[in-house]
Amino acid sequence: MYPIGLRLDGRPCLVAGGGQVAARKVRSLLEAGAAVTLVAPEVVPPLAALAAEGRIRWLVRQAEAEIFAQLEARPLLVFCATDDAAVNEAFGRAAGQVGALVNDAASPELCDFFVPAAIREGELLVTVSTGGASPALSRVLKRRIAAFLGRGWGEWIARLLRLRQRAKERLADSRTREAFWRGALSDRVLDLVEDGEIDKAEAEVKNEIDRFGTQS
Ligand SMILES: C[C@@]1(CC(=O)O)c2cc3[nH]c(cc4nc(cc5[nH]c(cc(n2)[C@H]1CCC(=O)O)[C@@](C)(CC(=O)O)[C@@H]5CCC(=O)O)C(CC(=O)O)=C4CCC(=O)O)c(CCC(=O)O)c3CC(=O)O
Ligand SMILES: NC(=O)C1=CN([C@@H]2O[C@H](COP(=O)(O)OP(=O)(O)OC[C@H]3O[C@@H](n4cnc5c(N)ncnc54)[C@H](O)[C@@H]3O)[C@@H](O)[C@H]2O)C=CC1
Repeated sequence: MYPIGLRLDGRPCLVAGGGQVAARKVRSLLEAGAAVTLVAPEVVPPLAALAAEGRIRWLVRQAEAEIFAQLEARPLLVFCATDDAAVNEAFGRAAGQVGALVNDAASPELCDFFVPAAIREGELLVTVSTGGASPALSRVLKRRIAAFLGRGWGEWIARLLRLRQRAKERLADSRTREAFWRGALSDRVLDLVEDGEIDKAEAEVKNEIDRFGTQS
């Protein structure tokens, strides 16, 4: 497995099937800003509501290979989440032929990619995957990791984005900055973040940047 962070804003993605599994995939695609088309003769109420609100496009029909010739934009990701393994397989094959990456909800061996369990807070994204071996374990490990991490990291990341700008302005080159950041995110600073003392943590790093800047 090769981990990447995909930007999906406005990118066309297609989901076949209208049950709970399709609904979970649709929800996470919308969170990532994808332009979602759903193909299913019938869907669960949350999906019908999303279609009624215009947040997804719902094609009320069976998932068939012909669809790919009729779409105005080629989908980047295709999720085959019907409860019919043969339909998923045929639809996934057709999706692959038009160059989409395929996820088959019921057949890990037919997937180009798996969806991991994800923890998000602001720009923080922590994911857990088991190579398809045990999605249930991915789910419970995600909960344990989330409890261990606690909250506040999203806000800290937003501060770090600004602090990195300051470091770029004041520290001469990339090697100096690398050395700086390896030391700057010390246990002391991370403990402050964990204790909710985010302003103190920020001040500490800011001072360190200025001190490091005058030395280098
Ligand atoms: C390969 C993969 C393909 C893909 O869907 O991307 C896949 C495949 C299958 N899932 C199945 C079952 C379940 N899936 C879940 C839950 C999740 N499944 C997700 C991902 C993945 N599932 C990919 C691999 C991820 C990895 O590498 O670990 C998560 C992480 C992400 C998401 O879907 O958003 C999400 C948790 C999200 C969260 O909570 O954060 C639960 C738990 C529950 O619902 O309580 C169960 C029941 C318990 C169990 O079986 O473990 C079955 C058997 C169906 C059957 O028995 O008929 C198959 C097919 C098979 O294995 O044959
Ligand atoms: N990857 C995952 O995370 C998980 C995968 N699964 C697998 O995913 C499959 C789907 O699970 P659920 O959503 O719970 O099923 P479900 O039975 O609730 O929904 C199936 C949906 O597929 C639609 N459908 C059936 N034939 C179709 C066709 N030819 N074209 C388009 N849509 C069609 C139905 O209208 C229905 O909306 C299960 O069969 C199971 O094997 C199950 C749990 C988790």
